[in-house]
Parts: sequence; structure tokens; C-alpha cells
Amino acid sequence: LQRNIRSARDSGLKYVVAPSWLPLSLFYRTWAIGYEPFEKQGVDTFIIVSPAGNVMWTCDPDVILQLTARHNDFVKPTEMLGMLNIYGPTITAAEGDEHRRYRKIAAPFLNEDTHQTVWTETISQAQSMLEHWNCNKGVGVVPDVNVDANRFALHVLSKAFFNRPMAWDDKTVIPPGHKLSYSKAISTVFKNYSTLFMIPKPVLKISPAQEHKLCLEAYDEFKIYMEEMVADEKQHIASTQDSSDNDNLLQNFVKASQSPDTETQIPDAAVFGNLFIFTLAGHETSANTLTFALSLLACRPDFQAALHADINDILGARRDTPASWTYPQDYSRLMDGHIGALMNETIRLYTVLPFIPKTNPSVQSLTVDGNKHILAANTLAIVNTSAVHRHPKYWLQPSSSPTKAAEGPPYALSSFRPEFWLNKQNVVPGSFVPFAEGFRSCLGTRFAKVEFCAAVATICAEFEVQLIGGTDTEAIKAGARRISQEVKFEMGLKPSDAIGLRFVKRR
Ligand code: HEM
Repeated sequence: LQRNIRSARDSGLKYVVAPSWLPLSLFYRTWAIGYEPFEKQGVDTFIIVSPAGNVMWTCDPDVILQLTARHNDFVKPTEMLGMLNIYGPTITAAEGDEHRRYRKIAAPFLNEDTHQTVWTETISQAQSMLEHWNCNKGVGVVPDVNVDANRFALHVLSKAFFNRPMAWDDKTVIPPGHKLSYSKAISTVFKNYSTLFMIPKPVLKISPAQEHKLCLEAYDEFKIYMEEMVADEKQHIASTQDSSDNDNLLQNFVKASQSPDTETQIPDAAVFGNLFIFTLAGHETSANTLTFALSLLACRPDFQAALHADINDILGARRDTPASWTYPQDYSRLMDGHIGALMNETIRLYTVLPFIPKTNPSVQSLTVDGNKHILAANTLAIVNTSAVHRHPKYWLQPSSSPTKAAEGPPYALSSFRPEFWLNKQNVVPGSFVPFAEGFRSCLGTRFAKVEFCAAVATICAEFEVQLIGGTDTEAIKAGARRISQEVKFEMGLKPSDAIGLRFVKRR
């Protein structure tokens, strides 16, 4: 502890000693407390010292840009992320050459052809989801929107990544050699990934709990399905002998596993590991963002009415025929309007990743408020996205709306200002980093935006989103309270309880 205190003091940055200073050490509270800890300290960058090591927290846009731009100086703390490698090595838990190799393999897949596929598949899946909600009868009541948003996002990914469509009325027969259908295996794995990360397989094997048995069975089954997909893809590549196409993510990783160049070749395990992690990275993030966005819309009928009018203007007579909307013609126009404003404001307030950890293997200098500071090697340097996204210097503070008292901190609804994004105001670089920045930024940014845009347009072109309790002030106060209080962090930010919504046919 004394040594760590000394190195914190030598940095010249403000420091506090844990455990006397706990709030930020409780990672699951990061979102709820937002900027508060920095306000208390009176600085935007400071160190928490503990006997186990020092943690530098920052919500200073300038420092954030230094941490994200200097990717050789500030790297991922890979030893903390190894638990993600349940099927094999992953891009998320890799660094250096290994990480560069995975990124180079995946990047060509995230091209405009893929975004076109995402657009079409999203519209079709959103329509099926509305049918699943019985919306064709005029009103669909959905007790837990997040469950279905997760299913929806998984379906879109399965098509885009593996060219394997998934249906809402899954009637697939279990194929020979399997104990579960593909959709049951994949959905069970992604519903229970926390269990798979935390509990060692041998323990799951002997556990008497039924859910652990199913979890392990799904884990094994999804691996077999991936092995079959990889084997099919190898055959496909051998038969077409076309090395130029980047049809899907699966194909890119399989091709890399067959590369004759040992410098670029990856092991089969890295194919499985990466297919898994891409599905994880791209599925809950999108599902939770969509859930929060729909909930915010239900709580702000005035903004929703403006969004409906915008969709009417942009799509005109084509509003009722989503199949006629096209990615080149409609995506940018919709995203430049209320749908883009809704997405930006949702991911500003609901930071899917409330903190982004980095570390410096060697001593580094950082410029903070114009002064140079020396950071001891192996400091955990954490970007606090929830704090910088609500920093009073860069963002409007919660309005004194009629729902504020009912909401309680962090006042998500009173802070919701989507209009900001419509006015094309300048955003200070580094103050809005929902997809991170730099070399380790989100590879699926455009993918996520296309999916969000097509999903919200499909739902809102035809339906009004309401809270199950209705649209009166008391119902909205109750809804507003839930979206401020019933939010948890578990690998990502998500609702901690079911959010019920209803979808009423627009007049
Ligand atoms: C609203 C949706 C999404 C948000 C807010 C989001 C946010 C992020 C953030 C903040 C990171 C950096 C994490 C870190 O450095 O610790 C990240 C990384 C990543 N994201 Fe996303 N993401 C979203 C959707 C997606 C989608 C749809 C995909 C896949 C198509 C995807 C694939 C990835 C991958 C592969 C990485 C790791 C990149 C690397 O380490 O080089 N994400 N994402």
C-alpha cells in the first residue's frame, strides 16, 4: 500500500486511498452515480490507491483521447478478460499482433454489402417480431421487451455472420447427432453466458441444478454447430476457389485458419472463439439499446409524435411497405433525423459499457489540464463513459420535469434531450464515446446503427409505443422511475427487471 501511495503521489494527480473511498470501486454502481464521484473530488482524473494496485479513473475528454489514441502505450488488461475465451482466443481478450490479426480478418466483412444485408434482415425480423406480439390485431402487449429484443438481435446476427436465418416460429427438427436445435443452443448460450464465464465447466458438469445442465449442454451443442458450419464453409471454399468474396464473418475466419502463410494463419480455436465473441459483442449491446430507446419513446409521447411525423415525411407513401425501403436511399435520411437523435441520446445516457479499462505495461506520461503527469507502470486506467456522457461542462443537466422527483437519480428521463442532436450542435471530441475511440473502438458501429435505424423505423412507421400502464402522467412517472432505478450492469448495461410495453396501431 505504501509503495502504491508513493507512486500515486509521484504522478502529481489527485489520489484517494481505498477502501476509505469506495464508490467507484463498486463497478456495478458506475452508471447510477455518473459524474458524482468526480464532482466530489473536484477533478476529472484521479487515482484510487489500494494494496492490490492503483486505478486511475477519468472522465476528461482530453485524457480519454490520449488513452484511446496511444494504443501501444495503453493496452487492454488482457489478464482480466481471459474469461471471455470460453470457445478459444478472442479479439476482445487479445493484444498486439494477435489482436491486429483478428481485426484485419473481421474488418473487410463489415462492408456496405453486409450493411445492406443487416438492413433487409432487420426489417424482416422486426416485422416477424411485431407479428409474434400479435400486433396484426391492432394492439400488441409485450410483458418483457428485452427478452424479445435479444432474440431479434440474435436472429439478425445469425443471418449476417453465419448466413443462417432464424425464425420466430421455430419448428426446426433437431438434426441427427444433436440434442438441441441450433436456435435453442445459441439462444441458451447467450442467455447464460455469465454462468459460462464464471463457473468452471467441471463444476457445471457435477452441479445438480437443471439450469446448469442445460447451460453446459447448450455450450457443447453450440460448439458442435460451429464445427459443422466451419466444416461446411471449408468445403464451400474448396469448391468455389474464389478468394475474393467476403460473404460473411464465418467465411473470413475460416479462410484465415487455412492461410498458407504462418504469419497470418489462426488456429481453429480462434475461429470458434471469435465467432462467439462477435455474437456476444453485437447482440446484447444492440438489444439493450433498442429496449431503452423504446422505453424512452413511451415516456416521451411528444418526441415520439415528432419522430412519427419525421418518418412520414421521409418515407411518404412508402411508409406502409417496409420491404420497399432501401439502405442506400433511406438509411442516411432517417438517421439524420429523429431516429438518429433517439439513438445518440439513448447511447449517451445508457452507456452499454459504463467503463472501458486500459493499462500501461510501462511508465507513461499523460497531459492533464495542460500539465505533464507520470503514470507508474501497470496502473489500471479506466475511461468512465457514464461520467463523461453526463459531465455538466459538456451536457445539459436533468430538466426540472414533472417526473423528476418520481425518477430519482440518475434521472434518465429528465436527462433525455434528443432534440440536442437535431440542432447539429458541436460535440466536444472525447465527450461522446459510446463506441470507444481509436484502434480498439467498436468494429460493429455502422452495423449497430443500421440495425437500430431499420428496427425503429419498422416499428414506429406502423405503431405507437406506450407503457403498459398507458399514457397518463402517473403511468409515465412509474415508467420513468423504472428506467432510472431498474437498470443493472452485468457485462453490459441492461434492465434489471421486465420492461412491459404495448404497441398500438397508429392512426
Ligand atoms: C449499440 C450497440 C453497440 C455499442 C454501444 C458497442 C460498444 C462498443 C464499445 C464501447 C467497444 C469497446 C470495448 C472496449 O474497448 O472495452 C466495442 C468493441 C467491440 N464491438 Fe461493439 N458495440 C455495439 C454493437 C456492436 C455490434 C453490432 C458488433 C458486431 C457486429 C460489435 C462488435 C464489437 C467488437 C468485435 C469489439 C471489439 C473490438 C476490438 O477489441 O478491437 N459491437 N463495442
